[in-house]
Amino acid sequence: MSIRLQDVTYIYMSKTPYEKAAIKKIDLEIKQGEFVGIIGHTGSGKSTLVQHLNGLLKPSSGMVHIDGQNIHEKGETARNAKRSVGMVFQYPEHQLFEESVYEDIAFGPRNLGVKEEEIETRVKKALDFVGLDFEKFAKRTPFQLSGGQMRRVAIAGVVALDPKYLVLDEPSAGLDPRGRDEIFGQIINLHKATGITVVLVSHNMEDVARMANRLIVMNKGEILLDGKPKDIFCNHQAQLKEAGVDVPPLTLLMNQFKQRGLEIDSAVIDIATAAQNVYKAVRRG
Ligand SMILES: Nc1ncnc2c1ncn2[C@@H]1O[C@H](COP(=O)(O)OP(=O)(O)OP(=O)(O)O)[C@@H](O)[C@H]1O
Repeated sequence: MSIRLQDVTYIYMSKTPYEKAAIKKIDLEIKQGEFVGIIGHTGSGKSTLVQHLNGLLKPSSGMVHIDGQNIHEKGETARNAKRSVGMVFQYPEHQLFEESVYEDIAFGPRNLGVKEEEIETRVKKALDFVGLDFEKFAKRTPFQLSGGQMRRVAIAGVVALDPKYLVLDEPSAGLDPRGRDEIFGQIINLHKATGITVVLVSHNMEDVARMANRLIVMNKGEILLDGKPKDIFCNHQAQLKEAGVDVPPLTLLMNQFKQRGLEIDSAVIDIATAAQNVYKAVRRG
């Protein structure tokens, strides 16, 4: 079970003087249960890439399969395959429109023909997953919630569709540190509790380090690096720099790995700590 992109190229405004190949010859397989972080400089093709995962964009060339099904074929099977991918866009709260939190989350499943009694169960479960109390929030208007809460309601709307794969494009954009922590905490919980596949686009290396099992670094429409975060951070600093990715201090990343119980070479920590101390000493003059 996987989402598979084969030789996918996407060109915006094709055959015009403004045409732009946003992603080029991408080969990628995202397996069920993975937590994949996608990182890269502005304009490197991250959003374009993820919009291929649920068929929102059709490749200019190449193919996309979800669980073995070519999603650009006609028919119900291809439609169902696309529906198995839930997509949370940047600033998803802009798409809230119903009068109550309940109605907003119920909108998607209702549209899919899910029965009313199951809808209530799904709304409850989805609110629970994003850490909002059903009794307290279901009847409230979404527009008077805090920015972080609105975003959680928007994510709950996608979770209520019961997707197998969850794709989030910059889910923490514009939130304060507390809102960011809340969102990421809930995504981690959701992944742990259900084993749902998560694909998360982020500018922020720290966010990715704290969550992903696999990291994809995009550069100029191509996959520059694809591997375990620890390996990429420790062994590919020059390429990360080349891709314009801001890399936080190694010690901080190491702490993130440690908190997640990942194995780390103690030698690497020693070197990183020593480097950090020298840096601090130089700054102190
Ligand atoms: N609708 C569009 N029309 C024309 N060009 C576009 C369009 N959307 C994106 N592009 C171009 O395609 C390239 C890749 O853009 P994309 O949004 O996928 O990158 P990104 O890595 O997600 O950037 P960001 O981090 O800023 O969201 C960029 O050069 C961008 O200018």
